[in-house]
Amino acid sequence: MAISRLLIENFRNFTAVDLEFDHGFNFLIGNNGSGKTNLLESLFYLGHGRSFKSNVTTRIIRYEQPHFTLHGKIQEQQHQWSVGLQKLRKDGTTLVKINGEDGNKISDLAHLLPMQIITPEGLTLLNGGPSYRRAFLDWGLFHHHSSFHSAWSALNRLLKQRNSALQQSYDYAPLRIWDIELAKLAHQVTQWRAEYAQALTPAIEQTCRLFLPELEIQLSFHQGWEKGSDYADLLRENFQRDKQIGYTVSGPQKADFRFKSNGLPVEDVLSRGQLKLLMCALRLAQGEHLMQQKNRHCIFLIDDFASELDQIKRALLAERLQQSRSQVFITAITQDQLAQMQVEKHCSFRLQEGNITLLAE
Ligand SMILES: Nc1ncnc2c1ncn2[C@@H]1O[C@H](COP(=O)(O)OP(=O)(O)OP(=O)(O)O)[C@@H](O)[C@H]1O
Repeated sequence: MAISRLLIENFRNFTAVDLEFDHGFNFLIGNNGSGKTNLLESLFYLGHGRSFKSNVTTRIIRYEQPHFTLHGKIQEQQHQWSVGLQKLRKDGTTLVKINGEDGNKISDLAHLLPMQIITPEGLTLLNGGPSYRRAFLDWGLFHHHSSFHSAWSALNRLLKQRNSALQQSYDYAPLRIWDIELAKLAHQVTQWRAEYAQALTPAIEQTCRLFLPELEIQLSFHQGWEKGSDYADLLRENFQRDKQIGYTVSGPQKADFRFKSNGLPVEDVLSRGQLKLLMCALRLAQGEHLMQQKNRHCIFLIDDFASELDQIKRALLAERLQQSRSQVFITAITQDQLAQMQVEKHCSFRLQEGNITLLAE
């Protein structure tokens, strides 16, 4: 899976850009504020229908323009797709086109473009709340189980409905009907998450041994309610408590995938560089697992590659990225920061105030 060409119109500080990318490494080099992160953001947007930086679309559309448009050519083995996404300022509508056809969903784009992003803010995967780690597991399940997305959406919808029903019900009877369906979905999603966390663990441990040989990392999946108990029973038993608090306290919406070192939470004991390496190990392991299980390469977007990492660790990460045989986009302020990236084939781009030029080697 690789994006071979990207056309950008009125996205952040880009007016009109047309780029051809290498299927291996792409280096995006430029000073502060030149648009490196914006370029990663546009690629991410094409694969997710949302930004990793802002939820406010009007801030992403180039100032004073009515919409932005992204258009990509995607290649996977012998197959090619043409994908397009347009976001309108006036009503926030998103239009998605795949191979010239309208009416596609963002999830169709996301299926086509498995992506992993590594940014300095991405450390929330380790030091943020459980929702970041649930999103990490759910990313994998989205790509591994075709029915995960609909089950997950239905589960969230039912939870919302239950939470508003809690406010209006004085006894449990009216909720029973929601809870039977909710419990079924909760058990299914939880089983998938637990299996996925287990299947992913060897790949994570192996990458951790390479990146962080000085540490022993322990992983554990927590399903969000007492293991072994029936979720439907729990919902019934906890009705009064949930009603008092105003929402459903336990369940898959509280699941977590925790990481410890020497029995202590990694966010409390690891250095920032070590946390960054652990985050990279998790994302790389997930990409590798997808490759092994589904024969699909994901695309890696890496912002500010050099920050927090010493030269040895930069070289290790570069080597591991090369082994993944994935398409990689890496930003850096200077070419020197990429000195450890000894890759044979790559493209380098220079960014300057929203202009992008291909650098000759
Ligand atoms: N909606 C927008 N329209 C036009 N320009 C924008 C918009 N949003 C942000 N910008 C501009 O984009 C630039 C920031 O780009 P970006 O975050 O990609 O920089 P960068 O190259 O990653 O910098 P750094 O190295 O500091 O991280 C700023 O100059 C900002 O003014």
